Amino acid sequence: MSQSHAPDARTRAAELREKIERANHCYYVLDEPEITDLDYDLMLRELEALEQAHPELATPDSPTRRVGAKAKGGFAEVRHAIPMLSLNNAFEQEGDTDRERFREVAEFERRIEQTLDRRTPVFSVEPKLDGLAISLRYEDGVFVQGATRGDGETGEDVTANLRTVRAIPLHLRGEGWPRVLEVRGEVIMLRKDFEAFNERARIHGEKTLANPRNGAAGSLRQLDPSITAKRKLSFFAYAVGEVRGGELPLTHSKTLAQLREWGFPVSPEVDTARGLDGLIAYYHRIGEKRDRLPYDIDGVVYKLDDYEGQRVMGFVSRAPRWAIAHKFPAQEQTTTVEAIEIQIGRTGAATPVARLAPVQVAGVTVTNATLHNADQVARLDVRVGDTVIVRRAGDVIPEVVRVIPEQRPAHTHPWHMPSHCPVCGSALLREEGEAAWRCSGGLICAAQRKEALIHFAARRAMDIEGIGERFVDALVDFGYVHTPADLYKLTLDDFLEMKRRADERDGTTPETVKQGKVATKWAENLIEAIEASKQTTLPRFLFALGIMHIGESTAKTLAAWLGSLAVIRRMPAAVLRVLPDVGSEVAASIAGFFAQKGNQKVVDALLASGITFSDETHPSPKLRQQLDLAVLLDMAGVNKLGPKSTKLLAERFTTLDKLLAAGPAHWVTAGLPSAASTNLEGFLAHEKNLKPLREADEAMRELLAAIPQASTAAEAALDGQTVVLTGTLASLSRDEAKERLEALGAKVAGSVSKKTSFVVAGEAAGSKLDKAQELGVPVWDEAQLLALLARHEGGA
Ligand SMILES: NC(=O)c1ccc[n+]([C@@H]2O[C@H](COP(=O)([O-])OP(=O)(O)OC[C@H]3O[C@@H](n4cnc5c(N)ncnc54)[C@H](O)[C@@H]3O)[C@@H](O)[C@H]2O)c1
Ligand SMILES: [Zn+2]
Repeated sequence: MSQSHAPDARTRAAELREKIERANHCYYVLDEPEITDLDYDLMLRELEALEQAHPELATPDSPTRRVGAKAKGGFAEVRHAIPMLSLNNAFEQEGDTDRERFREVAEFERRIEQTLDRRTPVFSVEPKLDGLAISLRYEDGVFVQGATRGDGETGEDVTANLRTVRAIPLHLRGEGWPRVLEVRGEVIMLRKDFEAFNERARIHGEKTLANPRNGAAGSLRQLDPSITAKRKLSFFAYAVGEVRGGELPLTHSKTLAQLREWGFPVSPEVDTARGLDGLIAYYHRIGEKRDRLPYDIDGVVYKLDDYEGQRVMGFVSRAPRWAIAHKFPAQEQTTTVEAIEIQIGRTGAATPVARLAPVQVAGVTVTNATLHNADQVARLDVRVGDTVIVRRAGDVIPEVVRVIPEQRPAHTHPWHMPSHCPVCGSALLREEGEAAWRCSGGLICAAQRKEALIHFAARRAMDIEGIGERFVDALVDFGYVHTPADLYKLTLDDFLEMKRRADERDGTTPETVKQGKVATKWAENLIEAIEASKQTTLPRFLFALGIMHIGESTAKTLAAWLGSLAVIRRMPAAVLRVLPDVGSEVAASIAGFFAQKGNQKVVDALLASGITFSDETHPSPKLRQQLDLAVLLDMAGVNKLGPKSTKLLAERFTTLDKLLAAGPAHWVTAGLPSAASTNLEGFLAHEKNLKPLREADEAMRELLAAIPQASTAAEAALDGQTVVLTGTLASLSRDEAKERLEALGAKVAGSVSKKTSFVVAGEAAGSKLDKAQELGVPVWDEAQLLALLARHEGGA
């Protein structure tokens, strides 16, 4: 290399050192890496190459010569009796054959063969666990001190924290241990514990861990051991440090076996291998298994097995010559976000997904990564155009770990959850306190088709026996069914054809077909079950529609108050909201559902296929009251009025007209709490406030007029009649009988008089029955009552 390049090289080396120092600090001290390991390793390699080419540039404190970083603050220092070193790395090179691609490993193995003059030496081969190196000191078999690696010479005393890690023995088992024994190994966080931690953090809107290594390092270096105890950490031993007052076996592999006996966990993947071929075979074997291991590994480690050989090989500045880490393709990579899209799951959950410039992560091309939920996108502040770190480990979906802020281009915008489902166009809704947004288009959303069908056919919904998961898969995949309404169009031939295709796809040919017979009984049964489901009840049907937030009990409430599907379909959210147990969210969901054209079509198609409800009635007479002023005032949104005051006003004035005609505002508001009356007076003083109120009132009247009012005719039938109920009725409760009689205009009284029109006497009727007979009032039995109700209610 010519001298003239030196100034350039000097600048570059200084620049690299600064960047590496910064990365070291973030990684080792803060446990918050800002760049990927790969980018870090590349910088370190470049610096090494520069220092080799220009030895005058090498400084004694260069990061190429040091291990880790000195930790700062918080913990007492521990000096390691025997330094804790790093490992040299072997990366995969370009090439066609294993020997070309693993040149660096080959060189490592050949150097040992030559130095020791030994063919195909034996190695201990181990997974390279991605966690935090620690040293555990045992005196007379008792755990006395634990320390991090730190800069290799001095680490942090994390004894209290390590005591909370279950995998670390506090007393050695068995016998024969040296008086002083230092065991070294890796504290790790299992992938499942890492995922669980992050899942929880995302739900609670807290900071997530970037990766399990971070999780392990960050958790272990908590100043409060009770926090460490809550994070689930694990541990594997892979080496020994100081040994006094005792002996260990002569090879590393035997030492690990001994450690196992004394109670230390050693990875079950640890093995021995002979020569370069043995190393490469191990690399492939573990690489193959990598995704299935319960923890992250970033490579494998080859260690010359016999200690005598290790002694001969010796050390370079920061790593032994008798060991090397053979790295796997990185699990984290940087790439750019090309778009952020929404994916709708089977149950309608909307997950933001980053579309990425394709990138190789741990041996797989990744083009999408999950962003989990809207809160996570906001917390990470991921934007289209950003450079991000993506992580793919195990069979977990790749995820965006963080943004690299320095690389953000100009003119980016924070991302927001779209208001509508990209699949079906329905509104995306979010339940209070929930992280997930959901598509509200259950019936018409292609993404939710299968789930919607399974729900529709469920026992507590339309109760169509025989429509299970596999069936629904075939029905939807082969295009026989798009919405539940299509179920009612299926013919016997459709079913047989579909079954044939499903069997073909699964590679199963049923016995019957082999014998040349076609079984049809199952299809006939299905068609029968579908046919039978047409006779249903209104609550079942409402529940079956899969409207978001509508469980069985809300479905019953709707049916009880509004009586018929025709009425339910027309009700605006403002009206639904006043029904008991129907909050504004549920009301918005119902009204939104029926306002959706696609849903309307499906519901119409279902009705056209002949679905009927055995229990449709008229709106409850109490609905009127409920609707009146309360709704109007509520809709107008008068601040701080509160339900009590609203009710008071509703009772006092009964209609908006009467309220507005009542006189000066302070008369209207007399008796209300002061905040409410001030607000209401202010509100009533402006005509612009009253206009929407009048419009709403009018709309409400129109709505009520449009409701099929069979009850108006029926009401007349019992209008002015007074009925008394006595005894126990077998088929309906006293309350229900009362409600239904009142719906027809009757007055239900508590005692019998001459004015009583008739008495209904059930089982064990007492004094009222006597009184009626005494006064000559007609007495009806239950059957007569039911007939009366049926006649008038049925007259819709
Ligand atoms: N992303 C960043 O900003 C950043 C910054 C600094 C370091 N790093 C990363 O940290 C690593 C360098 O750190 P390092 O000095 O710890 O080197 P290293 O991780 O490459 O190798 C040494 C370490 O491997 C671990 N190890 C796991 N299994 C082992 C086994 N079976 N036997 C022996 N050791 C085993 C030990 O903790 C040991 O200290 C690099 O991978 C680098 O990419 C990243
Ligand atoms: Zn949708």
